[in-house]
Amino acid sequence: MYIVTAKEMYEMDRHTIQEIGLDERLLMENAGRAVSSKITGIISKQNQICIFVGSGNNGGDGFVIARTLHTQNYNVTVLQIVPDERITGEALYHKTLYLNCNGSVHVSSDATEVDKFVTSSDVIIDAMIGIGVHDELREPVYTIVSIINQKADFVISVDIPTGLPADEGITGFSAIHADWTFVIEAAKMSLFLEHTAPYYGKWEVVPIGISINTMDDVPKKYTWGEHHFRSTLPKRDPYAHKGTHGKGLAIGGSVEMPGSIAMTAKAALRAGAGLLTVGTAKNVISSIAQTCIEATYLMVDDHNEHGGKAAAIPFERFDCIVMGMGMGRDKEAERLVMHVLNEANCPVIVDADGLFHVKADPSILSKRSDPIIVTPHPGEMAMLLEVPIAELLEKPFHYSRAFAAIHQVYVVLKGKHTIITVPDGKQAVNQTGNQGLAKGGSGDVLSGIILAMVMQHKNIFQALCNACFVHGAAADLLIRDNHSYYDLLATDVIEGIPAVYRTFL
Ligand SMILES: NC(=O)C1=CN([C@@H]2O[C@H](COP(=O)(O)OP(=O)(O)OC[C@H]3O[C@@H](n4cnc5c(N)ncnc54)[C@H](O)[C@@H]3O)[C@@H](O)[C@H]2O)[C@@H](O)CC1
Ligand SMILES: [K+]
Repeated sequence: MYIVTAKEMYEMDRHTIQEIGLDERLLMENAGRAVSSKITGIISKQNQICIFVGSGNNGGDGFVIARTLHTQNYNVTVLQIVPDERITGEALYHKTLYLNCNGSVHVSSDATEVDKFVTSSDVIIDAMIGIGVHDELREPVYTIVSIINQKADFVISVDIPTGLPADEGITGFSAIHADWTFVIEAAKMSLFLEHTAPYYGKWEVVPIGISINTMDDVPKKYTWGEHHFRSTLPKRDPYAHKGTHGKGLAIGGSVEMPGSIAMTAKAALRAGAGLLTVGTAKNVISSIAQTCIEATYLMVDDHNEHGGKAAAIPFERFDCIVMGMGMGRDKEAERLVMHVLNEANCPVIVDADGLFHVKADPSILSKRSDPIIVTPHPGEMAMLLEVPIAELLEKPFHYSRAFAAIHQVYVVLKGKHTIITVPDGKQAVNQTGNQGLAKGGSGDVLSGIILAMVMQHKNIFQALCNACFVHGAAADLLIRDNHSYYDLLATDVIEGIPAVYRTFL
């Protein structure tokens, strides 16, 4: 499923109408019909339905929905919130069809009238404004939206809740709080932003016959879900040996935080890493070796107990390195991070405290010729970019793309909607996961899964997307079957990985 800005959506519409030759009124018919068939799945013929219709093409969709429901004997009426002369073009064509079917249209934007329609309806269908919204809502729409938000029982928005921007980086709007939104053809960017996503309520994207694959410039953002995972996860070769699935090194852990690196190691092994070495401090090795007996261990303290240098890391033995989890923020850890980034000739994943150390000299990232993957949560990403977290969260696609381009790195920006970005700007949003993952250790587990995936895939983008998919899907299955959002632990997620493979493959 593509993720688009309003501009990209208009270009997709234009392409379909002008280049493919699909008549615009037919496209509107498709949109209204597709949304109607979803709406009839969630309402009943006993419901009193009022469709609020505005002056643009979103209103045109509203008239198609009105006609479709009316001809199927639903109790439907239209409240047109703009004067008749503002209904023009294809919207007028569809209004006429609806009237020809004896459909009823009331024209009013008066608050008392609106209030009456809202309180006497079981279902409000919001087709006032779609992706054509500019700036904050003007009157009378502002008041109409407030009345609906305060008094409506159940609101279904068409394409996007009225007033909500499709794009990132826009604040200070007021919008319909929908219970359901049927999104036309492609997911709008605001579906994946913390400050806008809740307005959609539940949502589903409905295809309407737009031809994307024939476009020269297809959108570079899309969602990553089950069918991507199934179709891209490399098969395990029956003749494989342990080396086939990668020799990984996980560097991290400290006396205060020995658990992080243990969780990373276990998650990497559960996710399919062939061989795993944990690089950590000497006294961490003794505390975690019993809990992760499948791993081998390498001492990477800067100094050993006699004050001499610890053994150098044999980089040539590893196919991929993940570092940072629980390693601490002292100078020794910083030296280790810089050493790995300078010397390792394999992909390196930098997480947690590793990102803190990278901040000391981010130019080190673009100096490397082997791939780098950074896996920040919003706080870490904001720290790396030196922007306030709120600003980052308003424009996570933009900031991820900017960081990936400047430093030529892969970025996994973790969150409810984890965004995976490739240096060339391609982006995917992972669709699995839930609030049970908002716990200490979740990131350590994800790092381990990423390590395992990067070693198994030839394509790093697919590896990162699949790692996020597995991590989120493990949590989803655990919540579905035997855990809750409250009790789920990071170690449960590790033990949930087998269910993901067994369910989806
Ligand atoms: N060919 C197409 O372009 C298609 C468009 N479709 C629908 O058309 C929508 C886009 O249509 P339009 O481009 O006509 O735009 P919209 O219908 O989304 O909105 C335009 C109207 O909103 C009003 N408006 C904008 N900002 C406002 C504000 N701040 N306060 C008050 N009023 C404001 C404008 O005056 C204008 O009348 C999509 O969301 C989708 O629902 C679908 O029918 C599929 C085909
Ligand atoms: K709408």
